[in-house]
Amino acid sequence: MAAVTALLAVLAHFHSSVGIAPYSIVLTTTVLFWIAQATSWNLLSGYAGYFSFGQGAYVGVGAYSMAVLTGRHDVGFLWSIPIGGLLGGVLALAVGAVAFRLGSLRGEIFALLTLAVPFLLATFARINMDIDGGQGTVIALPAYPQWVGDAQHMLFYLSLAVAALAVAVALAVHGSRYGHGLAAVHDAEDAAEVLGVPTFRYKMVAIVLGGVLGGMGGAVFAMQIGFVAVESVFGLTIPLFVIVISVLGGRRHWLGPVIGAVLVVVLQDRLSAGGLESLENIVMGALLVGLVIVAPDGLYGRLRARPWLALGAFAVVLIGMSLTGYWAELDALLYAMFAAAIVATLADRFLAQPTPKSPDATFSPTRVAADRSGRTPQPAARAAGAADAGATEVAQLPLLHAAEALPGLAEAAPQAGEARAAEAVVGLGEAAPQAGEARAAEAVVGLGEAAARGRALVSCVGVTRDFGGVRALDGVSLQVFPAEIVGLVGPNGSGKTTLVNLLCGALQPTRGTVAIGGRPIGGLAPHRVAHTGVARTYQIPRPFESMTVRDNVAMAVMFGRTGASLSQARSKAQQHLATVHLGHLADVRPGSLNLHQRQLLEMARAIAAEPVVLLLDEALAGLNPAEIDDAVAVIRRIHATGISIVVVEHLLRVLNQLSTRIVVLDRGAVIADGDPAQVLSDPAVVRAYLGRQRA
Ligand SMILES: Nc1ncnc2c1ncn2[C@@H]1O[C@H](COP(=O)(O)OP(=O)(O)OP(=O)(O)O)[C@@H](O)[C@H]1O
Repeated sequence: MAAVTALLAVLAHFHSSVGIAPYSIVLTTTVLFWIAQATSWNLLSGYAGYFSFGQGAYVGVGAYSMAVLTGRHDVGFLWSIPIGGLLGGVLALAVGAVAFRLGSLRGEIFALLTLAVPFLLATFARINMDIDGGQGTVIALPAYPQWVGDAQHMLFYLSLAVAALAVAVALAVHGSRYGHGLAAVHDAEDAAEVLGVPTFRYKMVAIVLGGVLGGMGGAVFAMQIGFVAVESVFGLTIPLFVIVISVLGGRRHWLGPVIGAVLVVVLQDRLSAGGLESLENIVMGALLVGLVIVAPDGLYGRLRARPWLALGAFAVVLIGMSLTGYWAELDALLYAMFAAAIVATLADRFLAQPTPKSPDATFSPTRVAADRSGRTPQPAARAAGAADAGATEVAQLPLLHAAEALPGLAEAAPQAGEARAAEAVVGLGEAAPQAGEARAAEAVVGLGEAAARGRALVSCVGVTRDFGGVRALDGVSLQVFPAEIVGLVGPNGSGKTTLVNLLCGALQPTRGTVAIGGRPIGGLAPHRVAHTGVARTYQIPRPFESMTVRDNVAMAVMFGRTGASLSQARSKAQQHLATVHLGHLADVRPGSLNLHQRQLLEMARAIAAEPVVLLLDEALAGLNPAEIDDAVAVIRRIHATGISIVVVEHLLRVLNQLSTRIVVLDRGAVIADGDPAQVLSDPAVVRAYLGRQRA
């Protein structure tokens, strides 16, 4: 990048000697302005996925800083550029504080907030006579050293410096630990936070960097346009162009906005040259629509996948058109770039793709549909699924499961719609009496025994959590001791997930205290709670979809309790993947995993954070019996490494075998806590699950 920057500077300086037209300097200056703006926008909106319509605000603040400071206060232009950047950064800090701290705004609400900011600033500039009162400000050309060349050269060098700075920042962020953190925020922010990524700080740094670079670029832009008016900086043109450029080039890579800026500025220039200036916004809008449909990830990825094909198309069109002598150089350049972009984009559709190897030969199409939609079968669907599975899957079960499942299914059928009855009946009616010996051999640790082992790893005392008028948890007290596997059960809506959210710091209790390792976690951000030794999985897996399976796990190592560099984290990640039997899928993206594999990935990611307590929230939901067997074996293996586990689960027969203790929640309160066999035959528990009549 330094070489390209130096080359551009040298070419500009000696442009007449090497036959470069002065107009090319003007055009490149414009390209550089948009590179700086799109790149700075991309830090938050591309890398972290917080789509902003407010880039004009930072450009405007920078431009007005230049106009007011040089025009009214005799401040030198070289000082006005960093001051513009500083003020852009302060504005970004304020926007970030409101959006991320006060409101935790995301998605369209964040976009709306950022859209409002330039409008507010425009009004402020119009009514404030110390700015320009809406009249606009002419910026006189400042004095500059003679060796620089003419004024256009000076603007070129300043724009080059700001663009180079912006791209250098984006490049540094891209491959860094910080960049991975932003990508995790983009893909699954909640999951990133509970893995240890300080998401608030990361977003604030990204928005402030964007504001500083945007403001600096705006200050130079003011000199370039020579007349700053509210409409030219605070209007919708700047955000529209920045978005088109970044989406066109690609938002997940530092090179994307650079590619997009070159293409869009040359297109814009050719439209103007052809007298079609008035159509500019229509063309940009149409381009955006086309892109969203054809190549939503942008050109960078497509060009990277087919570099020689794209280069070939570019060269053929450029040379062919130049040889005809009919076309201007810039026309030929534009058409050559379009040819490369079109060929690279359409190549995937028309050229043969390597057939992706199915990661799982037993992958069911219905499960694929469920997985891809990102949804987990709901309880009612689970009932239907259980009934359907009765016919087809029972025949394939290992004997032990068939013996357990058949009575469950038989009894579940009359319980119309009660999916969990299938498992519950087995758990309560059949499994409990069978459990004794086998489980005893697996080190049953009751509450008393566990207590004897030492201090509680997790301790909740009198925890209540209200959501408006709904009391999800009501005075829950619970402890988890070393070496335990605590099964947390209860009917739907009894508060299990809420409790998990409180234990990992994602929610704060309305009353009561939660302590991890004796340390109260009240008020701690989830990423800090993660560093106290708590990790969790989600009922609906939340992998980082843009990363490979290996990098998903490496993220947890990098941001976990011990921390590590990316390369160290990747090799450790491989070990954790082996623990959950996913080592062979390390290089694929989570999108090609089935539900079971996604749950295993959740587990690998959680243990990679090296927790002392692992919270598994319905990790078996939606799995078939063979997958449940496999998941249970993995859970046992994790437990054998010394991690205490809390398993939230509806499958009582599984919990009966797996848990060393079972805690039952009903309507937000603990109604039983103790040895699995005793708890599962407790009339109060049976009543909570199956209703008063059956009990
Ligand atoms: N963010 C929220 N806002 C409002 N109410 C909530 C929220 N989260 C949970 N609740 C309510 O709190 C109660 C407990 O919900 P929770 O999800 O913890 O139960 P659960 O036992 O995990 O249920 P399930 O087994 O269906 O997952 C329910 O009444 C639920 O509607």
